[in-house]
Amino acid sequence: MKFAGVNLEEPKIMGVINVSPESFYKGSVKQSEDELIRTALKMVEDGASFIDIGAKSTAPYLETQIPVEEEIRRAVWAISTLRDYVNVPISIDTTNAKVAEEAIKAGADIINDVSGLKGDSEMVKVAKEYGVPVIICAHGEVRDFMEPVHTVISFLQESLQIAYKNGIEKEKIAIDPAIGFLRPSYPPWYEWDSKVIANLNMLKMFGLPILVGVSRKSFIGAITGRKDPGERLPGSLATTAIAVWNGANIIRTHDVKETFDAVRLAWFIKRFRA
Ligand SMILES: Nc1nc2c(c(=O)[nH]1)N=C(COP(=O)(O)OP(=O)(O)O)CN2
Ligand SMILES: Nc1ccc(C(=O)O)cc1
Repeated sequence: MKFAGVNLEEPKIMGVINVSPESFYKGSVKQSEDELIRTALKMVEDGASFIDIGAKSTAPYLETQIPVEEEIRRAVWAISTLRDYVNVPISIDTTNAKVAEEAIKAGADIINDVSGLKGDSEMVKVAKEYGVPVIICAHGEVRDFMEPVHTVISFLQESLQIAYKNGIEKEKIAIDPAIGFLRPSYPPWYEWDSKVIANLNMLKMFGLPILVGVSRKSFIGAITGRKDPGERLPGSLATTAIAVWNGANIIRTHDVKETFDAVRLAWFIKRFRA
């Protein structure tokens, strides 16, 4: 299996850089050209096979609204700055089709849409027009007592229908269970996320690459009691190992070097499973 030209026979790593000062983990935010380039080069050196650029936070518990012009300005700045330095595919983390289009024109290779092509009806058209691969996250309205894994599967099915109807090929799609995004009041989101990670293997039914982003997220804070995302690296690494064990093909992380070892270990040990 491949995604954006990257071989996924072994799990690969996507390094996250945010150019959005409001992002929930301040250690992920880079705002000078020098810092941006150095961070991306180090991520690639440490084993990242993709770089994801976020120009607007999508944390469901933060006030994150900014004008679309500002998101475009940030995204285009980051991607045009990095494009000449980085030789791995760059994704743009956005739910807005105009942002995606301008980012692609600036050199982005992949659309990473946490709204699973449902937030902006033009998004699938931009993906088709520019022929770029898309990361589709499970997205939809969650009601109390919904079953997490089946809900994720049905949200993904809806998004895949949008993609296929608009002529996006299967080879150009990766799916993502949207850890941290889906929040009914019952079960609490940290239990929801735990159920999804524990049963991630069920997403294999789609036959598509599975991308998982757990890095420093709030479910880790809820379970460990670590309020500061800066203290959630050990929890992220433990969860990463479980995600790989359960079939994740791409791990999206703020901490490439440490995650690289966690992925290697989980993958090495998994090969001996009886
Ligand atoms: N495909 C995918 N994209 C994502 C995911 C994720 O799990 N999967 N998580 C995010 C949260 O991390 P980030 O550091 O970007 O936080 P922010 O939204 O506060 O910038 C943002 N984008
Ligand atoms: N965009 C997101 C940022 C953070 C979280 C989380 O901490 O759970 C979820 C989504």
